[in-house]
Amino acid sequence: MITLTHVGKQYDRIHTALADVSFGIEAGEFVFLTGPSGAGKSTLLKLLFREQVPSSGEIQMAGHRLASMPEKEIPLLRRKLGVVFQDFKLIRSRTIFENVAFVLKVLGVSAAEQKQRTFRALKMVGLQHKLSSYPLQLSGGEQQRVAIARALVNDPLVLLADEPTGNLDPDLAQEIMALFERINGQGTTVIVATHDRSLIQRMKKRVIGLDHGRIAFDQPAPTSLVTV
Ligand SMILES: Nc1ncnc2c1ncn2[C@@H]1O[C@H](COP(=O)(O)OP(=O)(O)OP(=O)(O)O)[C@@H](O)[C@H]1O
Repeated sequence: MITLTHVGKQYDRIHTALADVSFGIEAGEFVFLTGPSGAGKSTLLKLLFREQVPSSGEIQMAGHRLASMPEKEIPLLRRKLGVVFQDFKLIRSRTIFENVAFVLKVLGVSAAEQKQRTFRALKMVGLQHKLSSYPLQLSGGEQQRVAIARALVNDPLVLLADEPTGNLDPDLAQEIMALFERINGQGTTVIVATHDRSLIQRMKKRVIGLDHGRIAFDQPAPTSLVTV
């Protein structure tokens, strides 16, 4: 589903964000990206949804070659992805319903289907009763859940999330992770960037560690021991 081959990202002459990063992610995997602040986690996610272009190497994502992909192909790529940003990126002047439905509107989905799918996505994150509220009337945790609903409304092949639990209390963080596991169980590939070691330990998934823009480790999901 996703292959990175000797990927490097240099923002300018001084800042090397990623260097010689190679790994693959199979369809249906659940992977954590971790590492200290500045390790390159956000940059890696930005490369995966083509907000940034690698300075070297190649990335294959859901049938697209991202390094050499023409700009006009970006919408086709993004249709297959759901992205949860660190800072939510909700539109303040639009209701929660409009924020989530917007993705479908852009894709030309009928009004009736927009309504049905938006309601379903908001129900998944427990916010169906906030349809008519505006983002600033919601708590940080609730805004985060709206951002997740927006990422899921299009049934993406791949869900990319940058610190999706950063603003949430531990119980809510656990709930969001349970939600991601459910989505993953339905076949969506999930990639989550996080600092949160205790969350990673609890989840028992594959973990890719970055340090100074390089892969420090790639630890497979622990397999459960079967005793006979
Ligand atoms: N737009 C940019 N221009 C120049 N340098 C940048 C830019 N974005 C990131 N960097 C640099 O690239 C490196 C990696 O940053 P990145 O945001 O990917 O790290 P991160 O692991 O996500 O950090 P954090 O956990 O703090 O969000 C850092 O040294 C950062 O200063």
